[in-house]
Amino acid sequence: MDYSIGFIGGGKMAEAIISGIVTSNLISQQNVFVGEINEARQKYLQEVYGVNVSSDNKWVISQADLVILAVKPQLMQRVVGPLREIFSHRLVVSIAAGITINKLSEMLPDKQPIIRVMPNTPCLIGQGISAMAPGETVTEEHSAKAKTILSSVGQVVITEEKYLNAVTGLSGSGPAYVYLIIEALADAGVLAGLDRHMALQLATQTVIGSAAMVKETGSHPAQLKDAVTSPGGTTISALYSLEKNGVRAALIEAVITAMNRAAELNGE
Ligand SMILES: NC(=O)C1=CN([C@@H]2O[C@H](COP(=O)(O)OP(=O)(O)OC[C@H]3O[C@@H](n4cnc5c(N)ncnc54)[C@H](OP(=O)(O)O)[C@@H]3O)[C@@H](O)[C@H]2O)C=CC1
Ligand SMILES: O=C(O)[C@@H]1CCC=N1
Repeated sequence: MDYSIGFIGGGKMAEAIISGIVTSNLISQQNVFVGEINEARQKYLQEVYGVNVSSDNKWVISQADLVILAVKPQLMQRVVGPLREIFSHRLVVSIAAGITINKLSEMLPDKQPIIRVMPNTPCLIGQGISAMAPGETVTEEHSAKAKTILSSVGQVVITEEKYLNAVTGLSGSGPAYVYLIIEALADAGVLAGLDRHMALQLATQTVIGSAAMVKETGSHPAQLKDAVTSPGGTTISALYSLEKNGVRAALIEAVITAMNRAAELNGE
């Protein structure tokens, strides 16, 4: 692509996107500009990805056609406020949890085109999923540009902004829930006497294989679950235990809690 991209904040989520776009050759390294205050982080991003890194956010914005805001939600006002005049006509993409387009509009010049996005860390290996919600002044061309970038690091869904906190609770934070489940399954294997390395391999591939079955067969998860579950067998004993321990409700509550927390972040 013949345009440049700037990141304000070069942390974990920015890195996941940078890695994806650089690996997929969508945008060349010399056209990627990262504003980052942490020196160790600056050095790391320069060395690993060969991108331009600076502590001068104004310079980063001036070099970019499109700017991704990737600092913590709680810092957004403090970081973006002083940069207000530099954004000019540029498309601004915010990946911050909870911060609404309305709130961002107050920090930015009038009619600034803003797209709010919720990605997730598997973007690092091109396996992410992002939901994007374009603001009122965003053109088709802007949306297409953002979609192309996000598509280079995973799947993209377009939705209304009112759903983005729900997306945050599900797929934004979701990788952490899955890692916790993988870790717990591996721990169970170790408790049952399996070697740690093998237990982790078994747990990881079970999650990958099961997710791929849902995706590739198009079958309902309940149908696939039933196919594993022999009458009077092992699986139904385990499922009874999971239900008794409220795993289903625990996961639902986790997503809703994260969604509510995202809404709170907009006011902090
Ligand atoms: N991590 C995730 O899975 C996801 C995160 N997000 C969103 O992405 C955003 C970033 O999250 P994440 O990457 O996890 O957070 P990080 O803390 O890893 O990244 C933020 C980076 O910005 C740096 N920073 C702080 N102040 C400035 C500044 N004034 N100028 C430039 N850089 C600055 C921080 O440095 P220092 O550490 O020294 O403060 C840090 O390196 C958040 O808004 C989050 O809601 C969205 C989806 C998923
Ligand atoms: O924990 C957080 O707030 C961020 C947003 C989604 C994933 N990580």
